[in-house]
Amino acid sequence: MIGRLNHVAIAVPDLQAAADQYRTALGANVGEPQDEPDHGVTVIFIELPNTKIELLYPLGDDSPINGFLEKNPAGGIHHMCFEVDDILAARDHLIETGARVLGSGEPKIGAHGKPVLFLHPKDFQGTLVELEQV
Ligand SMILES: C[C@@H](C(=O)O)C(=O)SCCNC(=O)CCNC(=O)[C@H](O)C(C)(C)COP(=O)(O)OP(=O)(O)OC[C@H]1O[C@@H](n2cnc3c(N)ncnc32)[C@H](O)[C@@H]1OP(=O)(O)O
Ligand SMILES: [Co+2]
Repeated sequence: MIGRLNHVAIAVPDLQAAADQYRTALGANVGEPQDEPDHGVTVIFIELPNTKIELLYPLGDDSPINGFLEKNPAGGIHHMCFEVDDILAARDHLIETGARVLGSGEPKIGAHGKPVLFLHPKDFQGTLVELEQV
């Protein structure tokens, strides 16, 4: 069911410092900051030949990444995003397997303008999983 790895997201305490390090130390193709108010984050995408890195920084007081950054003040890998062809079919299948879909259960529009959903990290070996319909 899952296809390509769309992105690996890293929550960071200093967005500009992280972007600068990927640009200068790693020589990566780093995008511009993008506010995502519906998701409570500001993101910067880094384009790699085979996937993307999504740098995440909290936006607003009730950002879903606040707790993660409190526990991991230096930052850390926050989620992986897998592509799916049909997000509603994927969601319904996952619910049947016992996985918990986060939030309302209805897809939101993600940073690429496509529907996304998140699955509880405790149901996936301690890893928060995002699904994006492509
Ligand atoms: C823009 C968009 C896009 O790409 O298009 C995005 O990515 S938006 C990216 C930001 N949006 C999201 O993450 C939306 C989905 N996320 C959420 O709903 C939340 O962040 C939760 C995953 C439910 C966690 O919320 P919160 O930290 O408040 O809950 P909590 O402290 O009760 O955490 C419950 C347990 O899960 C663990 N936990 C929390 N976040 C985790 C993570 N990212 N990876 C692995 N484990 C994690 C905690 O340590 C805790 O474990 P212990 O109990 O063992 O201590
Ligand atoms: Co993401």
